Amino acid sequence: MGLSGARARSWVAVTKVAQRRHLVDRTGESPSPEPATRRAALYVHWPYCQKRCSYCNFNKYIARGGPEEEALRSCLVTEARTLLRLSGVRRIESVFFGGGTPSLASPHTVAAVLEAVAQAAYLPADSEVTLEANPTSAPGPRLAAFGAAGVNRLSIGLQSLDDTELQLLGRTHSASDALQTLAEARRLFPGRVSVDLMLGLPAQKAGPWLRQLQELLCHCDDHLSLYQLSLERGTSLFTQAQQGILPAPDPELAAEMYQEGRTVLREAGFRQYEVSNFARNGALSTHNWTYWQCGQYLGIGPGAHGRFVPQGVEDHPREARIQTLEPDHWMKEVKLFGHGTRKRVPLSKLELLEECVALGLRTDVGITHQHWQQFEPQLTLWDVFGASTEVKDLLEQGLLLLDHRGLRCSWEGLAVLDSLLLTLLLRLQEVWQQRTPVPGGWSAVPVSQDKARQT
Ligand SMILES: C[S@@+](CC[C@H](N)C(=O)[O-])C[C@H]1O[C@@H](n2cnc3c(N)ncnc32)[C@H](O)[C@@H]1O
Ligand code: SF4
Repeated sequence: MGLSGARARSWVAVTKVAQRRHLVDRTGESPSPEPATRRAALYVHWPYCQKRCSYCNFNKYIARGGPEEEALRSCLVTEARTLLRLSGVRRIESVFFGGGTPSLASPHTVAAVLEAVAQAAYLPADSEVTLEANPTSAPGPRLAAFGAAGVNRLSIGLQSLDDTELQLLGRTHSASDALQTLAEARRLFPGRVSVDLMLGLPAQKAGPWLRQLQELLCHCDDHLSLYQLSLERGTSLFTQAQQGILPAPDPELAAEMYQEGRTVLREAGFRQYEVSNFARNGALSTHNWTYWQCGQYLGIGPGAHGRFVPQGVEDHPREARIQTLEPDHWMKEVKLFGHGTRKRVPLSKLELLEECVALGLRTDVGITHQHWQQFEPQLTLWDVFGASTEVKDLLEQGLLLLDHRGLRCSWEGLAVLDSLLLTLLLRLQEVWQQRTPVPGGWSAVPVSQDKARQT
């Protein structure tokens, strides 16, 4: 099928942008390894969806008549430049377009953001660039256009292979659309496709769900995320469960399904490298790995979060940055100030260590001694956790491991991480308070001051 004039032009433009990005990468300069504060991952939030799913409370909007994409694109580009400047980050290791439904965005938008990044920082040609994609009935051309724009990994929100469940979830696609999208994605992005499958839906039974998982394994080879439904206040599913229209999900059944699911995946050769994430053939998501290893990341777009050390301030702590939620307000702020940061929160040392524990233990590697030392050079993992009776109990039960490699969950422990974290975080706080009598607290920098200083 021929492309119309406008579409043909846009296709060529997108491809050129992607080529320019690679040219930037091929300047021949072999980038010197940057210090950790000058490296980061980049998250880009696309805030729009076609329709609200019944379970979702993410920061997403339905734009009547479609979003103002040109303005949004220009704001994303501006904010990327500003945050790269404010952070002093010189190397972007990975980019993740999440949402909302970023597969509804134009590939131009993706290409424009990547080009802005590649102009302001070093973006290696092989860096992971992921796009979250919702299944559609004719996925091929759009997915190919995203590939031409610089995307090299897809995360597909498949959710279920049962049409009745998909309707309950308020999805706009069928199981057959999902499989078709998956097939196209694998053809276009071999070895770099992930699928999201939900579990623990109202009235869902373990047997049929496991059969869905088995069927999915015939169609996906690399990466899979299992998400247990969390019933979120304010969603239609929450209201229906509250009013008794739908049975509330049974947490014990969901835990059983998760346990059986991870066993099936293990037998199929998948490594459970994180609580919800499974990869074969080394196809881990390097972007998400950065989050779990407490690496730096910049977040652009409405409601995006970031974590980085601002540049130019001696011994400044890492900050949590939160961008303004609502797209129109965010755009106004970006136009005025160059960024739409609503809140900057300096992280105390204790808060940073708490994140390091809570996120690091989500992975199968856990927290290595070397990793811990980067954040806390004085107290070792043994000092903090080795002497605690409560932690020793968890070690003896075989839920946790503390050895020459570091601290991590066992296979059994990973499934009950939340219950272990309470003990570990209390222990960390106890040791910290003994060491520093004034506990660190969150202190937000007022936004007006933030904007005025353009930081
Ligand atoms: C926010 S969505 C964005 C991706 C894309 N818009 C989609 O729906 O496929 C990312 C993933 O989070 C998961 N998710 C969203 N809300 C959830 C909830 N309440 N409980 C469990 N998983 C959820 C879904 O599996 C979804 O694929
Ligand atoms: S699950 Fe995805 S498509 Fe559905 S409302 Fe949330 S972000 Fe949008």
